[in-house]
Amino acid sequence: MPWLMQFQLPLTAAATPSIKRKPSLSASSSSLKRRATSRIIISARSPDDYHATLKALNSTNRFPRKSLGQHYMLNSSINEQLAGVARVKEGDLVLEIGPGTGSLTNVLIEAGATVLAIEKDPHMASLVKERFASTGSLMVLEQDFTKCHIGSHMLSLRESKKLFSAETRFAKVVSNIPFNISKNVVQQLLPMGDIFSDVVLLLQDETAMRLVEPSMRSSEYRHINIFVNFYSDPEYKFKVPRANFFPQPNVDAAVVAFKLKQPADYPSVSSVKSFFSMVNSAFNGKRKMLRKTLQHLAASPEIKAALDNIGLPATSRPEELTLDDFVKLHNYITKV
Ligand SMILES: C[S@@+](CC[C@H](N)C(=O)[O-])C[C@H]1O[C@@H](n2cnc3c(N)ncnc32)[C@H](O)[C@@H]1O
Repeated sequence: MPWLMQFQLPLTAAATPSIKRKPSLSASSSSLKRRATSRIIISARSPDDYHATLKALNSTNRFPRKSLGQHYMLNSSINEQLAGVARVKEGDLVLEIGPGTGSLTNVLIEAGATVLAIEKDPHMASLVKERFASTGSLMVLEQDFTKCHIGSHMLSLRESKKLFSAETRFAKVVSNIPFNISKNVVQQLLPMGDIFSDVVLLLQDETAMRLVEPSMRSSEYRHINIFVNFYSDPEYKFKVPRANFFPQPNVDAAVVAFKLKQPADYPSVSSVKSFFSMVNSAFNGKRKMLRKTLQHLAASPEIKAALDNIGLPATSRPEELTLDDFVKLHNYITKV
């Protein structure tokens, strides 16, 4: 039995023209069959993405690849909310990582944006290129985002589209990314406040919570939290249940908006490189006291004096320090 035929549609979708006539792929393994029996819940407002996505997937004749994190969005109202969170408007330049079948791309282009899409899967890259060929609003790079020089691509696109007004000077990122490259995406994009103003991502819910709202003094509080808050103001927007994706992942997702700081607004440190090197060393010995882990930077009494200066006990461990505390600690130690 073709695998798409095995979906059970909820009432809202069942009323729309059935996809049962369209499927052309066939299941080849029991694991595919098991995944295909997932139940899809979509909102009544989203028949278009549901059908467009499944039809597009059928046309590529390929089953979504787990290694590429291919969990496609079936709910157009979530795509609209993603664009809405980034306030995408006419004239914007938007980077989309992993356009897939183009359901989010469609919303971005409809909102009036020019989109640069980076897609690793050559089949999906051709599909999305073809889908929007007539609009002139989409440029697709068939590349692995983790290996591409996104800054230079954005600058040359901004140059060619002559987007220099105060309104369009900063580009935006709006993407439903594969969960397995989340860390790389965050690490590459957040320090690019000279290019992007907003980075709005659909992430695994657990990752979203860890990045935005980790509890201090917990194992969730890490080096990456200092990094995220150094370069941006992050906000957890809303949870997206797993049933909105095809194939359904084993986890829920969430939308996070990172408002990027411009370089002039980064916390004042003498050297960003040495600051993060210190933060790294501190969290490498997470359970150890800072006066031990930072000994390669300053002698123990100096670290104790620095901690005292910022009102912290000599026994402090990294999970007890805020971004501001780390900035003060770094500046004190490097000044000595
Ligand atoms: C979670 S799917 C999202 C697809 C589409 N945006 C949607 O919302 O339905 C992730 C997409 O990213 C692509 N992808 C996976 N790894 C990638 C990488 N390293 N660089 C660029 N694209 C990648 C996949 O092929 C897939 O199209």
